Amino acid sequence: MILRAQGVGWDVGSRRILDDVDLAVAPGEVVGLIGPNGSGKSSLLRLLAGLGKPSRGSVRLDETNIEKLPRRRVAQRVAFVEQAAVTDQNPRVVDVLALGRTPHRRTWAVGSAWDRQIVQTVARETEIDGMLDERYGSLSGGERQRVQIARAFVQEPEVMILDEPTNHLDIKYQLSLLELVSTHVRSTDASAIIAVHDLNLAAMFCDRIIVLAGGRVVGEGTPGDTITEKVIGEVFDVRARIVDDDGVWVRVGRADYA
Ligand SMILES: Nc1ncnc2c1ncn2[C@@H]1O[C@H](COP(=O)(O)OP(=O)(O)OP(=O)(O)O)[C@@H](O)[C@H]1O
Repeated sequence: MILRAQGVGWDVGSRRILDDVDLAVAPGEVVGLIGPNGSGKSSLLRLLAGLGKPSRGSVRLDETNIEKLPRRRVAQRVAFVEQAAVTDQNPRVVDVLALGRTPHRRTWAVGSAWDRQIVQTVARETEIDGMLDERYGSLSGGERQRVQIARAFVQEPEVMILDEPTNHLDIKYQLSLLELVSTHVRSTDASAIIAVHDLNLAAMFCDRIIVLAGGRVVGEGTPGDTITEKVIGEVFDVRARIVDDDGVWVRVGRADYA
């Protein structure tokens, strides 16, 4: 296992946001994190990325507590794509991608030939090579998400942590973005942990699902084991029908609220 949460709890004041969370991701694995609004997915992903300290338990990169590692060392191994990153700068797309190399560079060093090459390679892989000179602010939401994913690939991480990367994307962009991530993860033997709201997408692209509710892990396993009518009823308070058509498909009708 590369990245592991052990008994992680996180409080804000007297409020318990996360409680006793155990999870781990292995090389080549895509793990989906599902759960209702406010269940703690983003909070957990931030702690896994080392961007905050758990109140209890620890996050470990290999066997080392992530709190003990310099930020730069963590960033060499873990890439984090937050929900719709906003910036008041308006960089060119190529400069956003180049940011992915920052953790690998010595302070003030200019980009190496490898840095420039990987930007070009990833731009082709993610099909954004035609927009490298455009301004980030001029792109559509879907194109920006693709650029952020490309920036994470450029980082050459062992673990990618993605917080609802398909938010606001149309169905074609959702599918192509998750296809891109899962293909990249498998081909580089990295791993990904992805918060996803769409249960069908989670079932299609994730090897393993972790279900979060009220800040606790309430289910873990294959999509078939975790995305069940029972779990959807209990966790999301919605009556759904699972159609097993070469995989898990969730059908929810308007009249089907529990
Ligand atoms: N910095 C913070 N200070 C206070 N409360 C916080 C903070 N961060 C998160 N919370 C609270 O923790 C709970 C979990 O939030 P979080 O964003 O982790 O949930 P989520 O599962 O990602 O939700 P969503 O699906 O809506 O994005 C929420 O009630 C939120 O208000």
